[in-house]
Amino acid sequence: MFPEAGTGYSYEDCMATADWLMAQTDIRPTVGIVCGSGLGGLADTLKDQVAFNYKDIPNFPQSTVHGHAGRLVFGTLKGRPCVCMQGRFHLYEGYPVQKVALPMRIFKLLGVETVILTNAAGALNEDFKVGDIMIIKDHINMPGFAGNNPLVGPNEERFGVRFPCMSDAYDRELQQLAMDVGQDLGYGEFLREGVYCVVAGPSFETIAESRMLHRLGADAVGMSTAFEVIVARHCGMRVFAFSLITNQVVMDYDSEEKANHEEVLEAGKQREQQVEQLICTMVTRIEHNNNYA
Ligand SMILES: O=P(O)(O)O[C@@H]1C[C@H](O)[C@@H](CO)O1
Ligand code: HPA
Repeated sequence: MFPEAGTGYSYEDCMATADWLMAQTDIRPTVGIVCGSGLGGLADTLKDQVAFNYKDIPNFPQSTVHGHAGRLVFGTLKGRPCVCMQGRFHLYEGYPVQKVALPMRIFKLLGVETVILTNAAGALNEDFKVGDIMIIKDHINMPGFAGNNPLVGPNEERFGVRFPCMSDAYDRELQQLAMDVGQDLGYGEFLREGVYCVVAGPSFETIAESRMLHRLGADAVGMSTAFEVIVARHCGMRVFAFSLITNQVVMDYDSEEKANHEEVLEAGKQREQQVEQLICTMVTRIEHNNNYA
């Protein structure tokens, strides 16, 4: 049912990728950023860039989705060394879930301590609007209930324990920092918090599915992030994530609305600057309050 469900990458495979990257650049990132659909512009704002196409990185998957450039960009944000994925991997591209989340282990081996993930998502919460930024406080891994968890398979103790806790997956201090930064930047009107539900995609949800996810407690639905979060937490990195609400999920049989990827990318474009500013300022403050790092 799932592509090569048991396929993982060994510690040595991950080390080989990290070593290859570290041999090409002197930048040693402490912050790792993953750009969601249509949100890759942040990578272009990094200074002192050293960038790699995914196709040139040993063991790395390729981006196949419009709006995901497929570049790993090293550089600095306000002087802080960062690495930024300009494009991520999704289950629906046909990758096994371990491969979808593999870059988190590479981040870890590069020295990353804090991971910031972004995504595009549809709003299930009727109070949310297109353009809202939802700080993720928790997730529901729908494919996980059917066994699609990136930690399935032999556990690699050098990364983490067999049964990692996920009740603290999303760092509360970083959520508060995002709220504070958002208020300071004047983003209070479109800053929300909520629960993100990942589905496998690529089809968008039916009305019945959307209603079910909403009743289960999800505020937004998307096709990524949770797998990366599980792997990042397993290997001890701190996680902050947010969704850009790019569409209102259709939950009414009378609605004429139809979800589509173009509106997702367009909504990303509209909020690009604020998203970049939020992350950039957060990164600066993480640096200032070393207790965050
Ligand atoms: O990579 P993200 O989660 O931002 O991408 C979302 C989910 C699908 O890949 C796509 C749907 O438009 O955007
Ligand atoms: O409505 C959606 N559903 C699933 N994934 C998404 N990514 C952006 N919008 C959506």
